[in-house]
Amino acid sequence: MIVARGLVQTFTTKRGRTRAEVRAVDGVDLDVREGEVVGFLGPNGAGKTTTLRMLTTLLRPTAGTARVAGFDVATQSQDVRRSIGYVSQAGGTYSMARAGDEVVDHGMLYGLSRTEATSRGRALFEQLDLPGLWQRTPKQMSGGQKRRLDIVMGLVHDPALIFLDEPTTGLDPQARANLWDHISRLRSERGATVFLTTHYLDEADALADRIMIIDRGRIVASDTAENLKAAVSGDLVTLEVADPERLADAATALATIAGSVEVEGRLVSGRVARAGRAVPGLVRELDRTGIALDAIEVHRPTLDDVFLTLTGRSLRDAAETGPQTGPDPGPDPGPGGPPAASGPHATTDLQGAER
Ligand SMILES: Nc1ncnc2c1ncn2[C@@H]1O[C@H](COP(=O)(O)OP(=O)(O)OP(=O)(O)O)[C@@H](O)[C@H]1O
Repeated sequence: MIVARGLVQTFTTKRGRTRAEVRAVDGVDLDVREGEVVGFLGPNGAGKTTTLRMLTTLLRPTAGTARVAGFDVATQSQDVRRSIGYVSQAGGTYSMARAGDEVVDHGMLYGLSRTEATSRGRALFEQLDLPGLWQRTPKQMSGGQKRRLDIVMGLVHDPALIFLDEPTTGLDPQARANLWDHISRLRSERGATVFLTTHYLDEADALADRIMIIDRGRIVASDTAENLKAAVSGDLVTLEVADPERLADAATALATIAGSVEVEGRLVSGRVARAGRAVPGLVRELDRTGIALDAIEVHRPTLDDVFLTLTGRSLRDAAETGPQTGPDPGPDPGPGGPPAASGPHATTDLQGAER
């Protein structure tokens, strides 16, 4: 569904009289299969949105190539646009029209007849839990409802591939959980391929089949959350040893399954790949050699542990050390000339999107 090789995006920024080049995306390769839900995770400023804007044809790559839904982003941008749905970070900016009319207009921009757009829109309102809101103006909706309306806009022309840029930013926990549910169903019920960016670890963990981590414009990891955690850091196993005399023996036993072992007070700890499989054997061995424990704890690693191991920085702090930026040089003219039509939505509508 998505194949990108060596994608690069540089921006020239000005500070006073000095011009500087920001390499926002620095040689990104991507392969996304049909039906996959990929979480594109990285700190603020890592290059997520810039990558997404290149894949959705809103920004011409400085270098590299990408095929999206079978079409080249640089030379077949209109075909790419027709094949994808895009829900931008900012969400839609709506007119005063009723939500249902907005959706129908939006579908018609993509070439649907009024009847088709209405029936698809109505079905999506049901699927995304917006029943009864067809006649309401977006202004009268909650944040979560508006975000789901953005997704309806992104889906009305029935794309097989949908890009969601930080879909739950700004939502309260309940609205986030609700939206996660809907995003999961995009794949299970519609078979859609979903590419979503997020800087929430739990969001990537909960939704994505595969996680790609981007940092300073480069992909630093790509795998399932489970494999990333197992391969990079492993589970943290901590033994509380009853008899301090046996600490060294406990450390030796743990070292048979852990990479390195630390002893602090009566605690012996080490990282173990897939502790669920290895710990029962360790417990049997401790028992056999008469080493009594007061407690044993297994902590599963988080994606933040993965990021920390890969980059030496915590995902939460990484934003502060991301690429330096200056003033925005203005929108890129884009690959396909001016938009074919301008729609009521500056952001959810690709054809009228920021160019
Ligand atoms: N038009 C632009 N002009 C100059 N610099 C830019 C421009 N757009 C993005 N950048 C810079 O490129 C880098 C990557 O930005 P990008 O928006 O892609 O990051 P991101 O991972 O999506 O971050 P966030 O999570 O905050 O949305 C940042 O340092 C950003 O300031």
